[in-house]
Amino acid sequence: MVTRRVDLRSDTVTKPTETMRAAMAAAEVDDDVLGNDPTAFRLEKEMAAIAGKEAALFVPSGTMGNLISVLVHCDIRGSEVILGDNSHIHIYENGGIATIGGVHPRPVKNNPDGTMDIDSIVSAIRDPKGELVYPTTRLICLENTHGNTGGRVLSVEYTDKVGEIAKKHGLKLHIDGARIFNAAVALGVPVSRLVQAADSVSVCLSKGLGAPVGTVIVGSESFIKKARRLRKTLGGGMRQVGVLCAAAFVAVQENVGKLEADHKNAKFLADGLHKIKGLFVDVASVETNIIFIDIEEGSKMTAEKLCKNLEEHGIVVMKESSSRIRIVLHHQISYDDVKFTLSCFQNALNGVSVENGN
Ligand SMILES: Cc1ncc(COP(=O)(O)O)c(C=O)c1O
Ligand SMILES: C[C@@H](O)[C@H](N)C(=O)O
Repeated sequence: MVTRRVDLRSDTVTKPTETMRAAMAAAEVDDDVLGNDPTAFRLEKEMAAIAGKEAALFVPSGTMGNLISVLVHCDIRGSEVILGDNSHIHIYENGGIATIGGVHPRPVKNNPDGTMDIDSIVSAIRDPKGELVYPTTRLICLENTHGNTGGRVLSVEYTDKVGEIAKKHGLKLHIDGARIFNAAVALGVPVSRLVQAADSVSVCLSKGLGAPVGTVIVGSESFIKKARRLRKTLGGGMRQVGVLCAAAFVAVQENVGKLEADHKNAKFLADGLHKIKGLFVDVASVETNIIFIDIEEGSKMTAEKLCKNLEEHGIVVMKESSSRIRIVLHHQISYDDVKFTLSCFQNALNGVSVENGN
C-alpha cells in the first residue's frame, strides 16, 4: 500500500501554501474590468519592475499570455511568426495563434540546447521583395527556459543577438518566459537583464514559483494597453482577480529564492538515475528543474510500464514517449523526496511491487 506520494509530473502541480491562502483570503479586491483591482495593480507594477519593462498585465494562463502577445505583435492579416519547431507555442497551445489569431507560424529547428541557429532565423525572415506571395514576418519567439529540450537555459548573449536581428529587420521579439525565473537563477543574472532585448515576455507564476494560477505579460505601455483589450476579447478579463494576484504576489516574494534548490535537487536526482543500469540521463544537460530519463534500447521496460510501476511506489512522473519519461522538480519536492524517488526507481525498473519490495 502506497504510504507516500511524490508528484514529479510538472512544476504546475504545486498546491498554494498557507501564506498564499491567507493572502487570498485577505486580498483587497475590486472589479478589474471596470478599473483596476488594487492587488492586481500591485502585482503588475512589481512584475514590470522585475522585468525592467514599462507595464504588465495579469492573465489566467501562460497559453493565453503567449497568444495575446503574438496577436498584439501580429495584428495585421498575413503576419508570420518565427518560432521553434519544438516550442510550447508551436506544439502545446492548440495552434491558437493560427486558429484564433490567423497568424502564420514559420517553425525553425530547435537545437538540443533550446536555441534556434541564428543563420536559420535570418533565413526564415521573409524577403519584403516577395510581399506579393509571402506572408510578412513580424515576430520572433524564443522560449527560456526551453521546456521540450529539458529546461535548457538561453543565455543573455544569445537573447541579445536575436534581439539585434529582430531590430535590424524591423521585427518584434517575444519570449515565452514560463520559466524565466529558473533561467535567471541558473545564469545568476537579473530577469530584467535576461529579457532586456525582448518587446514582450509571458512570465508564468503558476510554475516553479508555485502560484495556484496566473501568468503576467510584460512590455511597453502601448503593448500592454492592446494586450488588455485582447485579454477581454478572449474572455480573460476577470473581476475581483486580486484573490489570485495575492497568491501570485506571495509566490514571487517567497519562492524565487527556492529555485536554486530545485535545480540542485534535479542535478542530484539526474546523477543518481544515470547510475541505474538500464537508464540513460544526459546529466550535463540538466541545467534547471527538468530531467528527461531514457530507457536504454533493447530493454523490455516501456515508459508506460515504468510510470505505472513508479506510481505503485508513490512516484508520479510524466511519459514523454515510448522510451522516455520526464521529471520536474518544484519547491514542494524535498531533498528527502528526491532520495526516496531514487530508492524506488530500481525496484520499479525491475518490476518489483511495493509489497514484495518492502
Ligand atoms: C514553456 C511553457 N510555455 C507556456 C506554458 C503554458 O502555460 P499554461 O499551462 O499556464 O497555459 C507552459 C506550460 O504549461 C510551458 O511549459
Ligand atoms: C506540458 C506543458 O504544457 C506544461 N507546461 C508542463 O511543462 O508541464
